[in-house]
Amino acid sequence: MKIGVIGTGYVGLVQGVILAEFGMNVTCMDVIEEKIERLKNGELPIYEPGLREIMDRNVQANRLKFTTDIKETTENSDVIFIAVGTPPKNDGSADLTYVLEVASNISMYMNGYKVIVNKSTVPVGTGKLVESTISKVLTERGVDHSFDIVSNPEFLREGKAVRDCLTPDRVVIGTDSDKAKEIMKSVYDVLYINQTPFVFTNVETSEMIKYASNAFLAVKISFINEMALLAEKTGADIQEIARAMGMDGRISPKFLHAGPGYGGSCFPKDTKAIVDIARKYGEEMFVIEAAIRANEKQKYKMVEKIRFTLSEDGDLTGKTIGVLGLSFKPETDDMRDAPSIDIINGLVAYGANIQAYCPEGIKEAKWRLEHLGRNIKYMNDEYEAAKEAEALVIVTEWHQFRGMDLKKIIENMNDNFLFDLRNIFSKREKLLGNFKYYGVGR
Ligand SMILES: NC(=O)C1=CN([C@@H]2O[C@H](COP(=O)(O)OP(=O)(O)OC[C@H]3O[C@@H](n4cnc5c(N)ncnc54)[C@H](O)[C@@H]3O)[C@@H](O)[C@H]2O)C=CC1
Ligand SMILES: O=C(O)[C@H]1O[C@H](OP(=O)(O)OP(=O)(O)OC[C@H]2O[C@@H](n3ccc(=O)[nH]c3=O)[C@H](O)[C@@H]2O)[C@H](O)[C@@H](O)[C@@H]1O
Repeated sequence: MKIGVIGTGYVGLVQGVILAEFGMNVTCMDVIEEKIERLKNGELPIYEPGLREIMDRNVQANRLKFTTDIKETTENSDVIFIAVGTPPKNDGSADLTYVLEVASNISMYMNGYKVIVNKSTVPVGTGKLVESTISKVLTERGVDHSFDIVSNPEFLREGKAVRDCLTPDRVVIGTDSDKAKEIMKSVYDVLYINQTPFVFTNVETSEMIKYASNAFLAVKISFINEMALLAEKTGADIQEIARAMGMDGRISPKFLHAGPGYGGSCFPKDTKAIVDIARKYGEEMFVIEAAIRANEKQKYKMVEKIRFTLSEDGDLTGKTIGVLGLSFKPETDDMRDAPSIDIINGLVAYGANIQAYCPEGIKEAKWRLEHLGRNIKYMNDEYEAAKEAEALVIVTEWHQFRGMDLKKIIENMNDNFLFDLRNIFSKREKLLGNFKYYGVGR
């Protein structure tokens, strides 16, 4: 089976690499020449543990190649995955420009039956829109190639993308065509015979499953974050609350970690998008809207806590704050909608100087936080970030922070405030007694 993957962002690249690993012949295409050049040279444009080895192996086996040529990719592929971005517009709705552009481009070069698979997260109805876009171009070309549309949303998590794609919890395939359904089974043959759960449904249901899943997880996080705010005021411990709640199989312990709010390229954008989709259909998503508001509040609350702990009037002028972890979660360099951005902006707005360190996020942080000028310095490790600082704030729970030498940290600091926004340290940790320690919700 010959596969084309259009778009080599997170999803496209991981999908292409994993399908090659499953034995497919895969061509990954992108419009960004520099990205494709880097991939051809064996360089990964993203940080994703374990991906590099699988990519190298499949390039060497001649099952995986990279190109900027949409004509060649279309003509040589039986199944074409669309995996381009669907960023939020100003009103929160999903921008379908790239998806529809790809649909047009593909139809310019279709030379026979193709299965067009949408991997991007798209509003309900996009499958139909892609179908009509392709049909229109084919009519203009005066050709009559048949094709089927499939919705196949992606559920991978950044930082764990390889594992998530090799052993997914489920594969969702939305299509009205039996022929396309059989072809999709053979694309995912390795998973299918391994008894991975498959959900076959129609395109609209599949499109909605993706938004419903992300929105539900976002609601779960906002829920526990609000409980954490209350726990903190009442003397309760959110970690014990979450643990006990999670013991109920109907609740599950996953996505019940209180923190500084969710971030990343998907939860913030997809929650806003489904609210917008619902509005267009005359429905209101009160629960999701509340989760979005609670998430904004959570980040604001973190800033307020730090401000008024460090200074009675909340003025941070002259204070140096070390910030550990910039990427929106560990094991990724992705800074899209990272809580660190709002928290750092908030602290600087009240006069603080920031010494930031992140194992992978610094490169992207430098341009996203460029407007802060000399109010932010980027350090080489956690100890430098703590140097002569009044406070240290852990925003993202990279493993290396869990193991850092707290004695060395405190020796470097000018004062001893430690804000652990991910609750990575147990309250029982002996050395924590030397800090003025603040977790979240305990
Ligand atoms: N990042 C993630 O962890 C996940 C993302 N998704 C969804 O998957 C989709 C893609 O997300 P990412 O991979 O993060 O996006 P991304 O923004 O990292 O990458 C998109 C890629 O598409 C390319 N592109 C744009 N227009 C193109 C065109 N006309 N022809 C060829 N290439 C084109 C861009 O150059 C870019 O390399 C989004 O809808 C997202 O919501 C779904 C699950 C996980
Ligand atoms: O559609 C997407 O793009 C993806 O979005 C999320 O994946 P991802 O954004 O990579 O990362 P998550 O691990 O879900 O974390 C998202 C945010 O929630 C936060 N989070 C997560 C879990 C938790 O208990 N508490 C919490 O604050 C994380 O710190 C992070 O900021 C989903 O988990 C994936 O299933 C989905 O495919």
